[in-house]
Amino acid sequence: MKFTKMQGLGNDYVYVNCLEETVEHPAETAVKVSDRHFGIGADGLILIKPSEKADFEMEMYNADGSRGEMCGNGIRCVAKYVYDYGLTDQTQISIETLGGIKYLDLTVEEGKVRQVKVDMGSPILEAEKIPIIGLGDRVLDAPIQADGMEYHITGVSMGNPHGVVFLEDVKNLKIEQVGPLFEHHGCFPNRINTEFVHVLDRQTVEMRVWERGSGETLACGTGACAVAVACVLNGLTEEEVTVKLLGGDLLIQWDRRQDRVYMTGPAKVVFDGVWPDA
Ligand SMILES: N[C@H](CCC[C@H](N)C(=O)O)C(=O)O
Repeated sequence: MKFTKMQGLGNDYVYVNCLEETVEHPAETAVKVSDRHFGIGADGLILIKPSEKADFEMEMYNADGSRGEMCGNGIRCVAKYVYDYGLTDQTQISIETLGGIKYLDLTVEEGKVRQVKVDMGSPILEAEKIPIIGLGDRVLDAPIQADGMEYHITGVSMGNPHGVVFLEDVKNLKIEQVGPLFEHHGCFPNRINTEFVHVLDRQTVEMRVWERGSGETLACGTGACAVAVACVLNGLTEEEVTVKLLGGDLLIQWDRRQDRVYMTGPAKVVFDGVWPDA
């Protein structure tokens, strides 16, 4: 199986061009290729497929083989792949996902995509659609117990589920202990991606993320969008926020009049390869 390893702010996936390749058992393949010792090493697997509704389709799997409805860093890399590898010559493209069709603007320099702006759509705030149970119809700074501690969480879906927790210190957070408690908490029927956020000022936040199905990653695009929405809803920032992640910065804008969230960031190719055990 031919693949391309790509990363968006260090959130790295194995990408397969399924216009040419066939992946029979993607969930199992995701687990195998994601292993950072016995496999290629990645946060998961992303299939690039033809679509009848959009220019392409993105099918995304976490490192544990679970399906993600949407992936922000991943969709930027899909855009880079389809342009740089000659599947399209358009700099405005649409990509079908389980979280709906997304529209992307590609910034090209010297024939390569350098930056991608994604219309991530409207945030979903109704608890039952995230889904979150037992914390009210909308989850806005709601108290939740985890590990005998009380946290406050704001629930946002960007097609995939997110819980945003504001803290004074995220650098010293023991995320490998706390993250799984949220991921597997009874309030989240489909599990959840949890973002731990420290607000620096009204235009800047820093965050770490414990991703559903992949653990701590260096960046999470949908998570950064959920964070910006949660910051605005809690009155903590303006509608345009620089989100500082371990792997770098994303610019997020929530245009509340249109109710659209825009994410702008990079996408990089690491290497091309062949996986023998597909
Ligand atoms: N773990 C996420 C999918 C990947 C999201 C993240 N890598 C991004 O860039 O949005 C989920 O299960 O919903």
